[in-house]
Amino acid sequence: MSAPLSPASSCGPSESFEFTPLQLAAHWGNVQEVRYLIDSGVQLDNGPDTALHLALRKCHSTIAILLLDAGANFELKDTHEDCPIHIACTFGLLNVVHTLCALGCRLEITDSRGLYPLHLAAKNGHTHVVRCLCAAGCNLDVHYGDNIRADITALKYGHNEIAELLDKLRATGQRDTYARQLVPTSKLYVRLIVRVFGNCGVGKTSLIKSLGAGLFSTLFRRSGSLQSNKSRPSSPISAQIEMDVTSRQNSLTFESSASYKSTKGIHIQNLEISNVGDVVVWEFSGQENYFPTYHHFLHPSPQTLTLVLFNLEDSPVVQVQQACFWINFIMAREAHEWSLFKVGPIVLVATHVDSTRAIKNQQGEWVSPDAQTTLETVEKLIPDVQYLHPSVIVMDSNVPASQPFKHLKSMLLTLKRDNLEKTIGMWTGLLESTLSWLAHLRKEYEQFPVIHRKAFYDLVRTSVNVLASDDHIRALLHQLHNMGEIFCINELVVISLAWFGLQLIGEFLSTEFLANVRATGVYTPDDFQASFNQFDALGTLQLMEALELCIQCEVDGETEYEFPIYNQTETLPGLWDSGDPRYRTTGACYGGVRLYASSNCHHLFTSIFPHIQIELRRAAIANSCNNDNDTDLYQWHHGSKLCTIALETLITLDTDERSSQYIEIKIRGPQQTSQYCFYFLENVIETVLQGIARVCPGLVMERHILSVHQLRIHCIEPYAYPSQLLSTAMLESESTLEITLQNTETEKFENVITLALFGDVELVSKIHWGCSLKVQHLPIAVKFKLARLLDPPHSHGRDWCLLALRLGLEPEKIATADSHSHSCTMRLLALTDCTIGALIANLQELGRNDTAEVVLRTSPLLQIIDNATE
Ligand SMILES: Nc1nc2c(ncn2[C@@H]2O[C@H](COP(=O)(O)OP(=O)(O)OP(=O)(O)O)[C@@H](O)[C@H]2O)c(=O)[nH]1
Repeated sequence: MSAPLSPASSCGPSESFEFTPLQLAAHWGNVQEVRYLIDSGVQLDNGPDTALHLALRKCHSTIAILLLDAGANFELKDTHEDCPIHIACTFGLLNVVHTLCALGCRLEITDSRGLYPLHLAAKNGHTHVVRCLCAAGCNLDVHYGDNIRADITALKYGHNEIAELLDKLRATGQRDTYARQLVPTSKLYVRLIVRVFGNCGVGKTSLIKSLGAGLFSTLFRRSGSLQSNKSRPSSPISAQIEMDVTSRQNSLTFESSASYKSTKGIHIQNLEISNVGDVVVWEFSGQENYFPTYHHFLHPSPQTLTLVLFNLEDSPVVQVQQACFWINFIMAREAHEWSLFKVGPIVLVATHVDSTRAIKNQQGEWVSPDAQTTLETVEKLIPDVQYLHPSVIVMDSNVPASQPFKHLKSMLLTLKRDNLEKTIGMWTGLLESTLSWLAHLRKEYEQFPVIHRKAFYDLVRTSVNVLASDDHIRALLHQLHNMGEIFCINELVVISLAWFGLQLIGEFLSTEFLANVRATGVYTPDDFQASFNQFDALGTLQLMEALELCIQCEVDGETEYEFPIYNQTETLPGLWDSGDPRYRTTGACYGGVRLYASSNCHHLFTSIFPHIQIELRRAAIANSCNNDNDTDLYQWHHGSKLCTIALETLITLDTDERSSQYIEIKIRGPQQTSQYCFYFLENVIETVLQGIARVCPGLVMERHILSVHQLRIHCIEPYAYPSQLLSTAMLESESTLEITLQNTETEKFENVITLALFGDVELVSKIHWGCSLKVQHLPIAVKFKLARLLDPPHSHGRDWCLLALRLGLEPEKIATADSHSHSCTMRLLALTDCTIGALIANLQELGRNDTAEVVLRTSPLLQIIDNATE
């Protein structure tokens, strides 16, 4: 089939041709049609201007690559005597040139004017294309006219960078070496990662020293163990510990002892472990000051072994609290990715063992009933923790050659074997040369080992491989980052992790440093430089901003950096003045919520709250940019107040009588501001949740509602109606409007419209209640938690599959949800049409109250109807 319509005028051939539908689709850039025509098996090379030439003339790279993949002839000349490579080089179509080179296209071929592809790329200033041609092995000495080489063409057209590149390749004679460096090799190489967590003094540093100790040093390491020897604590049974950990005063402390030198920040070391090979060990300090930075470094990977240490000298309750804290800490920061990736195990390690706390079996392993009980209690308290190793390693961290260390090494070896195959094609000469060059670079940048990404690209090209493309360097950075050689954060590349973890994070968040910072936590760059003149202030501030420890603000035309983490200002008196006449009238609006982390996650908010304050400041800046200048934000230690002309919102971090931390958000407005208050409060809650999600995307949140009656009378600690109480009432009630809940402190009843909608019935038409929403509206962290609970096969079949049947999913859909590489529950939740209410009911009927409870506690209370999408 052919069509008379001609794209010839735009291509410039003298005659007009009849074009095939493929040529027309290629010319007009219609990707779908080109794909369809290729799949229908049409002729690809009708010419003389083939579909490939026509697509290239219009710079439709995607279509050109589709045609090349389908087998289009790439050596044909068009009516201009140009081959596809000439057109691609003229227009700088890197992906196409790359594909053509990979297909073995001839590069020593001239166009009608005698120009080679290299000349065309040089003339038009396409440096990346010149690199690609050189890497593909084109002849650098080809010339046209009066012996004009491509470097001369580049100079003539003012592209000095290209001329220099070509000169360098010719002068060094290294072109082939550079080109070879870019090709993946068959070398197998895994660098394992060991992450070590635990409270201060549990033995992290000692364990790492012992792990890396050679045979000789092993002889000298035993002495450290002989110092501590407390009496053996009594061993309560597992159920008793469980009750203690969940109900008693929480006794987690994160202080370090004065009796030894505590690790500051994050200590990152490369170890060469005999029989295992290269391992990067990340020791995360147990001091709380540093926790707000850890999420940047916690990404699950299959090459990672995570050790959570606890001390057998501590009481069983404290052991469980600490182990749970760290597992929750890690899971909150990375859990939602766990259902998608195969990750390395988490292993509990019980330290400070001796013969009063355990017995040695015949294989020389310590057997500690206390440690085992701790593990069992942790498994019960956090039932959705995946990849938790089924036994505890019991050790004296100071005794390197002992059985527990052999056990640890054999785990590392297994992890290495499991991952070796996946590394095929990862190792390149570029990576190898960069690794040795990095050592020099670190010396050169000793004072401040941080480089902008763009500058790093240039440095790699000048010092390692002039032919490396942007894609090569991007992949290289990714590899180096994963290997623990560098750390990429935003547009910055930190080239010394030791400096980053110990000197930057270790110093700037140390207790001593915090004792000397400004109480307001606000600095101009000059103030910062004056206060800490040993550091490069601007560079440090930039890095701190990338770590989200501070935020840049403009105040009266001056740049300032606000560090909520340094803010030590006490709560100001009169912040929530009960005598303020605007909020004393009977019609004044009050409302608020308490955000709790899901059960048993104590103490996580301390490290998150400064990030929430950064998020609030970001929102306030965005508001003022939108000319909404009437918003003011005041921040102090663990508190913020957001004010508009009429409304006041208080956001604070507090702890309840069960020692559970929560974030309280309360709002008040003068009479007749109910709708304004409602939308404003929803906005603030959203901002706070965003701040939490930045640090802890896996944290499952509960939203409890504050007693409006008690807020109105300025009760210091108003009662909060638990989220599951509201969800249950909504499921059981015929009409949401009639729901009333009883405040167990005052015994008074409050209506759900008063509690959630500031008593404004008009708002009912502007929202959907949570239980009537489709399950797709469940927060992502909740879906992943359900996935972790429902994916594993259940002894009575009460897993995702039975749920799918109950929800009425057809067998074909269930078959599509069944997968080994993805979470079946996640797929089910995407496929089903059911509401959150129906999901809860089905989970209950299935006998999975554990999961029904999760949804009851964490499902959204309401959602504002978006008129644009409804
Ligand atoms: N007896 C005995 N002593 C230990 C053991 N592990 C650590 N210690 C001692 O406890 C003290 C603290 O040990 P570290 O290894 O520094 O503890 P850490 O967890 O690194 O502590 P931070 O650096 O504060 O986070 C040192 O005096 C160690 O010698 C152990 O398994 N048995």
